[in-house]
Amino acid sequence: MHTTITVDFLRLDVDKNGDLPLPRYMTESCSGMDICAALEADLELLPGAIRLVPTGFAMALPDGFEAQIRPRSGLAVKHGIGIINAPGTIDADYRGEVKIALINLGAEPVTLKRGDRIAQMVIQKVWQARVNVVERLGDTDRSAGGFGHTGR
Ligand SMILES: O=c1ccn([C@H]2C[C@H](O)[C@@H](COP(=O)(O)OP(=O)(O)OP(=O)(O)O)O2)c(=O)[nH]1
Ligand SMILES: [Mg+2]
Repeated sequence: MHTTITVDFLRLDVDKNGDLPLPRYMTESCSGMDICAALEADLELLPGAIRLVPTGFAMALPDGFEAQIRPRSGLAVKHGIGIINAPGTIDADYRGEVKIALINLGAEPVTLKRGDRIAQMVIQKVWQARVNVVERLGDTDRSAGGFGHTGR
């Protein structure tokens, strides 16, 4: 069973068409709220191009939470569309428009339209670390082994 928090959302594109859905869960138990592109005109993403795409909303997350902006797998597999900074981080104290940094990793141009669901947003609890400086760290079997040291 999922737990919920209430989050304030502000529509930023009301004086345009007012037709864009706010971020929403497409099925009852999914993790991410799908986010629509608040484009005024079609946007052609050439192969390799990066574009910051507006979403038409701002939000106020409660302190102690963050939102992660993650790619949609369908767009990635079918069209090569990724998010250059995935997962993007929306801080609890950010009040500006949420924007999505898309990249076309495919070989073909991709045209995005107003209202296309371009990303998904997952709300997460945040732990902040208190930095405790020490002279040595506790031993482990792994020690400093990493980057494939256990083999393929
Ligand atoms: O995909 C993203 C990532 C970030 N942001 C906004 C919300 C976030 O709170 C703010 C700062 O993001 P981040 O900390 O990742 O960027 P920065 O380069 O460290 O900027 P800053 O110095 O403003 O923290 O930008 C977005 O709208 N979309
Ligand atoms: Mg930052």
